[in-house]
Amino acid sequence: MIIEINHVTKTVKGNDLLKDIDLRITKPGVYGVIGRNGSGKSVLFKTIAGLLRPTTGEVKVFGEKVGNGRFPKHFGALFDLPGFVPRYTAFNNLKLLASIRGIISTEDIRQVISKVGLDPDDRRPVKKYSYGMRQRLGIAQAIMENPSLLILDEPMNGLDETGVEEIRGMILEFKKQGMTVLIASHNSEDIKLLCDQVYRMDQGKLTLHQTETVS
Ligand SMILES: Nc1ncnc2c1ncn2[C@@H]1O[C@H](COP(=O)(O)OP(=O)(O)OP(=O)(O)O)[C@@H](O)[C@H]1O
Repeated sequence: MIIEINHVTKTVKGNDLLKDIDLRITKPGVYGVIGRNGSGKSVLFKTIAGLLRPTTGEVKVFGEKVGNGRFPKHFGALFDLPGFVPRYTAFNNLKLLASIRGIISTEDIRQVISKVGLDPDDRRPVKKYSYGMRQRLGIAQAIMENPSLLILDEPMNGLDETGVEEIRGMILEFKKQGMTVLIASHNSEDIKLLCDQVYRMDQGKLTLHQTETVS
């Protein structure tokens, strides 16, 4: 079992952000979540990532309960615009983050920076980067440890056409490698092209949107 969500609710100050969510993802593939602004997609993703604790219910990733300070294993994520140390280079930012787990080499970091179309030898601090460049670096951060589960919350935000094409290509590549990708997107083209299965979030309720066979 990759993701198991049992009766999860999240209530903050009387607002029901997640309403009795049940979800089982058993096969690798790309899973999309669509829904209007404020419908709860990010809250759901952050709950799966162990960043928000459910009010009731439980979330398991790869069979282990997350939340309460426990984060999923073999996992990478991109949320909003990631916070980097503004005065550090892209390389030094990733090196700092990679030092937490200590499982990848400096060469791996260089490679992942190139993979997202940035230059590992760029001496400029990240504060000089454009929005799209930071988004690319955010994707590099999410994938650098070769996770089995990748959560991408609006990964195409701020990217130019080439960037969107490149990231789409990468997601399809991850899928081929057997990775599971959860993606929230307002772009119906991304959803159509990338996803094996699509869910809809509507005012905190999650339903299956359309079913296709996971290839
Ligand atoms: N940490 C939090 N504490 C309290 N309320 C929150 C928190 N995070 C989000 N919310 C609220 O939860 C609701 C759902 O927000 P969420 O960010 O999950 O929407 P979304 O579906 O991701 O929207 P968008 O498409 O705009 O990204 C919103 O009303 C938001 O204000």
